[in-house]
Amino acid sequence: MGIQITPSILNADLSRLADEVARIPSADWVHVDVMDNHFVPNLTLGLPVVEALSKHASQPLDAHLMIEDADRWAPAYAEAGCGSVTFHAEAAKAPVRLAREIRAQGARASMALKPATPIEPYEALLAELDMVLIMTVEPGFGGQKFLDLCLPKLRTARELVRKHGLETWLQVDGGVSLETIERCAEAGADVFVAGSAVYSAEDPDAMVQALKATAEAAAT
Ligand SMILES: O=C(CO)[C@H](O)[C@H](O)COP(=O)(O)O
Repeated sequence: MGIQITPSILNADLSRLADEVARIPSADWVHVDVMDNHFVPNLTLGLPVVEALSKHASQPLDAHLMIEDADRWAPAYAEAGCGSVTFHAEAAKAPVRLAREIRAQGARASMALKPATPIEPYEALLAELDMVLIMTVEPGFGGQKFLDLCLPKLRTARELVRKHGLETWLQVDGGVSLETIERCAEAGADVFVAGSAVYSAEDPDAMVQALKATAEAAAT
């Protein structure tokens, strides 16, 4: 599939979501951060908004669920029209069942790891997943500083995917910008979430294209 950019709308104008998404036609996905004020100390948007947005976005939605009760709610996001649904390893009680339920609804199943959560205990689970999201900030807020300490985990994840002959995508999220994306691509990421870098740019779509070109050059 190659390099993909999935701008996070967390830093967009939330009162004009459909218009904000229309400003990034070069994006491969639209990343939607769902936060419940329990799993993370922030509250954003939920199922009804995601359902409404999926009817207006020309790209598929990439839902990142930063919620406690992932087992109950994640399949509903797939049913609501998201093309990819990410639950957190730290929140899911039955991740294999959950990944299968998401896939059964026709969406890609993905699992996220907070910066302190290792990848190794999940090696056997990789075959059940279409993507692993390696968080490069503590989840909860946009605009944070990129954590370089997460890069060794990304390299390990890439090695495990290769070792098992899988096609699992590796996503990074948090502090991804023109300054940091190269390091992520070199470490093995192929799907890049960028929030403030895209929506604080004068031309968000030009920024999406620049991020993609920079990652592609670093990955080759
Ligand atoms: O999941 C997130 C925060 O928990 C956001 O997707 C992420 O932080 C994107 O924003 P930025 O690129 O500004 O860091």
